[in-house]
Amino acid sequence: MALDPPPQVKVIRSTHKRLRDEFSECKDFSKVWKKHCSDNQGLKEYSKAMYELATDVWGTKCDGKDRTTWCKDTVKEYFHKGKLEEILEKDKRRQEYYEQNKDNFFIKNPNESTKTASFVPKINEKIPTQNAQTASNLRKIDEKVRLLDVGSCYNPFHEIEDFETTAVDITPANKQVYQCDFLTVDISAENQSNGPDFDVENARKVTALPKNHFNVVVFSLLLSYIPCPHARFQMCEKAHKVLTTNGLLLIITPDSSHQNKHASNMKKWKAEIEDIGFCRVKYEKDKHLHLIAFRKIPSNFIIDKRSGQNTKLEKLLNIPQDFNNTVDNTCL
Ligand SMILES: C[S@@+](CC[C@H](N)C(=O)[O-])C[C@H]1O[C@@H](n2cnc3c(N)ncnc32)[C@H](O)[C@@H]1O
Repeated sequence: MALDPPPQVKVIRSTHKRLRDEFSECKDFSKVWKKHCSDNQGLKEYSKAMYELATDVWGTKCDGKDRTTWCKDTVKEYFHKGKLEEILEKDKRRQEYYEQNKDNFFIKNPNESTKTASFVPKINEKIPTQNAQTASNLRKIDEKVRLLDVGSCYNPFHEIEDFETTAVDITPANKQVYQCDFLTVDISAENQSNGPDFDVENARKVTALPKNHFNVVVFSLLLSYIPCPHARFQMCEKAHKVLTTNGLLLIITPDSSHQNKHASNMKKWKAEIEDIGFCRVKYEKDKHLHLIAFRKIPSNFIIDKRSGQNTKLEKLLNIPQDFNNTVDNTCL
């Protein structure tokens, strides 16, 4: 017999469902979101429930993979254990292959069909030296990784010393998290080291995040909170802006179904997110979660389009609940 979920899960699920119902009825996401963000009582209840669930009731394992550990291991493997160097070596080989086989390539042209393309140089023919990303552009082993945790709730990364974490949430559950709506926050010009801008009257409120600044952006159980598929996509576009080249976007999204059930939807996510200027470098399906890592690629990266991918991307990231609001086959 299935056990009743803890009361915290009910608070979380009912908030997500209410948001989806309101959006499906009104269709005007900004209106729904504005109303949601002004419901201080509801936001506080959610924040308390999520905090209790993640720290006392389930932990970040949620009966499966520990999502904080997965992020930590993925970041270390990528920046400190050679994964990025390996990827950059591959890029170099690809560049050399391209140089030797130019006749088989063409420059991407929006009016041309890409069905015969093998590798398509996105903007320029060459990867300039600055983007070749030799060792000088890699993180040094003792350098802290600048990580932005969006929808952090309580900052699960605060104890990880290798990270310089900026944790933001619309409703912070504690003082380690800054107040910030990632959907509406400004992106400021690149600043070398300072990090976010804060409200003059409220030092806990972020008013702008710097462009090309963070090495990692984490969306852990964030996108499924947002009821509008296009707004989810816009969040990924914004993550792209604040990330440095070769930085990582880590997306963890709930789905308690068997891996194959929503495989085609995950394929669409990959295509949509890669079209922003990312390349997927890691994917895992856990009992309750999809765990995905995307690398922000150099702007003139050579893209392999051999598989005849969909060129008419819709700029939507759907979740199963967008289509069936009664069956909530997720841990949250
Ligand atoms: C399901 S909780 C996940 C909390 C935490 N990341 C984790 O994995 O345990 C989703 C969090 O995202 C926050 N959130 C939703 N929309 C947001 C936005 N636009 N900007 C910042 N935080 C947001 C919510 O307040 C909530 O704390």
